[in-house]
Amino acid sequence: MSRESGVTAHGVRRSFGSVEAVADVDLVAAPGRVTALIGPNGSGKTTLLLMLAGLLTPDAGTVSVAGFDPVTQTYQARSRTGWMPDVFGTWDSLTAREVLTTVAAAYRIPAADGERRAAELLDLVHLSELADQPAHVLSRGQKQRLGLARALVHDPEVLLLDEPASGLDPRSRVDLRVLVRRLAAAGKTVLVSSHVLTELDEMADDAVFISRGRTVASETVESAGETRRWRISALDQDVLVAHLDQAGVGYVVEPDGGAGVLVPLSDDTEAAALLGDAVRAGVDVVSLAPAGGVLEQKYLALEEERR
Ligand SMILES: Nc1ncnc2c1ncn2[C@@H]1O[C@H](COP(=O)(O)OP(=O)(O)OP(=O)(O)O)[C@@H](O)[C@H]1O
Repeated sequence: MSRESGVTAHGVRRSFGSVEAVADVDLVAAPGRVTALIGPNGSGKTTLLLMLAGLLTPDAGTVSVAGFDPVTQTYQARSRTGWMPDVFGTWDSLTAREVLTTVAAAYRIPAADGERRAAELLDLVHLSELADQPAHVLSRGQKQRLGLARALVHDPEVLLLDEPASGLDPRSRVDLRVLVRRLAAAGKTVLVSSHVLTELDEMADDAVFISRGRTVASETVESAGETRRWRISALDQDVLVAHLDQAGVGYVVEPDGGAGVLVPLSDDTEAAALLGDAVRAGVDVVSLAPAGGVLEQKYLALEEERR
């Protein structure tokens, strides 16, 4: 029997008393791709991920993870899902290694294989030196890394990562990004929520934006970057603005004393042409660069639309 892989959610809702945490979410995360789940604080990301992980039951709608319904086919879905919560709670008395071997045993992995897997994963997340320390002594970032290792113990098809980069130092963030890309390249479905949008730019293939519990946009990161705003600054902003006016280029002078003028451009070629024209017209251009990442711009544009 062939089954649909990846993650899908249709018309999903979940309330807590009078709070409608997830009001209407549609989402598709495909195998071999990294999908970013983006939304402001309280928009329902964690609630949605908990439903996908089978830890919370939806009030309405349908969810499928690796082809199984996490509510009615809990075992099949959970055995194929790696869940990394935003805050990793550990069992105080267990060492980092024991956390992983205990989880391996819970997934019915034979003890010797569990030991081997634990050692591999501790190495992968650079915790080998702390393997035999009680997990509760680990720093926040080290706990996050152990949480990631825990999510990978049973080599799941689907990874649900809730704010995986929070608390990580710059090196660990780079390692996380490389690892996530590697997992996708190996065919896994990765759904990742994060507030660090510049990081998701480099990590994600697709993005789903949610706001107040509803899906407000879904697109590939590539298409989100089709019209990006670039920031151009010059020694004399008045001269720059006069040139843009004369050249018929649309622009926005950055509010709040920002350093430049924002211009929508579709690609590097357009940017090079704009720069060349400005310089030839005698404008002393100081810099021209994309103003923030693709996802950050899309996010801010959606926020502006909602106002
Ligand atoms: N167990 C709960 N009981 C009551 N309300 C809850 C519960 N869990 C979440 N909520 C509420 O549901 C809404 C969505 O919360 P959720 O944690 O899913 O948002 P989020 O997008 O993950 O936020 P953040 O980015 O801050 O982590 C919030 O208003 C929150 O207060």
